[in-house]
Amino acid sequence: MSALLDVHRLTIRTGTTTLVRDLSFQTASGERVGLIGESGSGKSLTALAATGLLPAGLVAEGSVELAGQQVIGTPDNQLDQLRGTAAAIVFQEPLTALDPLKRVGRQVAEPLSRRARRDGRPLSGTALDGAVLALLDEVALSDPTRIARAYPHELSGGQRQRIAIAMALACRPDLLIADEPTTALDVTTQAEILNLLDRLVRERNMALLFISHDLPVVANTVERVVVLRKGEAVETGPVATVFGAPQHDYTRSLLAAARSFDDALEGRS
Ligand SMILES: Nc1ncnc2c1ncn2[C@@H]1O[C@H](COP(=O)(O)OP(=O)(O)OP(=O)(O)O)[C@@H](O)[C@H]1O
Repeated sequence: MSALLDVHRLTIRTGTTTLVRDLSFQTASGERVGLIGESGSGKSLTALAATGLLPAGLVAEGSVELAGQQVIGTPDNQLDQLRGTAAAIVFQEPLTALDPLKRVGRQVAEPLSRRARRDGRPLSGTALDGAVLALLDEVALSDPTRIARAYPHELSGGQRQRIAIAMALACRPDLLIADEPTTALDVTTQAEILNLLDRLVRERNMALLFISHDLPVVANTVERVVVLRKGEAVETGPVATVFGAPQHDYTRSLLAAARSFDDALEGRS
């Protein structure tokens, strides 16, 4: 079976600087893959390249196939359709995805109605309103009617991230890319959002590309992991193998740092 996301020898440059080098990995349908590595190792750029969203000034080479379609070099208007159906991204900061001037219900309605049109079953009026409320309920927002009428600034960070997740789900993507989706949230809300993502990915049998520097969370969330260092993959494999018997010094150092942080939290060091 062909991969849903097939990254082959991806290199990302700006001018003469190489930011990601010769990176290859695949995500099969329904598979959960983690991208880990220290800050600046190229995780976010890889996620953006996977959906053709690299900022101007950055150039991608190699191959990125999403649902069998080449992303690199494909014009934006052709990628729009693919982004709405094959893959959706949840970013670290939910405000990135939200328009401050629109009620959040309307913002969730847009991808819902786009996807419904594409599926040949257009949604409008009360049916669309009902679908918005059902989706807000699915991301465990209590009082969906009130939330739908709110503007982003009237919501908490956790509620905003739930809205961003609802907007991603509205596309009914085969692949959900979550780029450090909880970093901007407090610890309790982080755990709630992670549980929500985990539940939704499993219930909807979506593939997940999960970017995080929180190794215990990665271990609980994904099946396979790619370890990035300075834009290069140093190790990849099942999470139990990579975390249980790391082959590369860099992976060992990431795991040791995570362990000593845990020990410090538990007052054991
Ligand atoms: N638009 C850009 N122009 C030039 N360099 C960039 C640009 N965006 C990112 N970079 C550089 O590319 C490298 C990889 O960045 P990236 O955001 O992918 O790292 P990351 O692993 O996601 O880090 P973090 O965990 O801090 O989010 C960094 O050195 C960063 O400074």
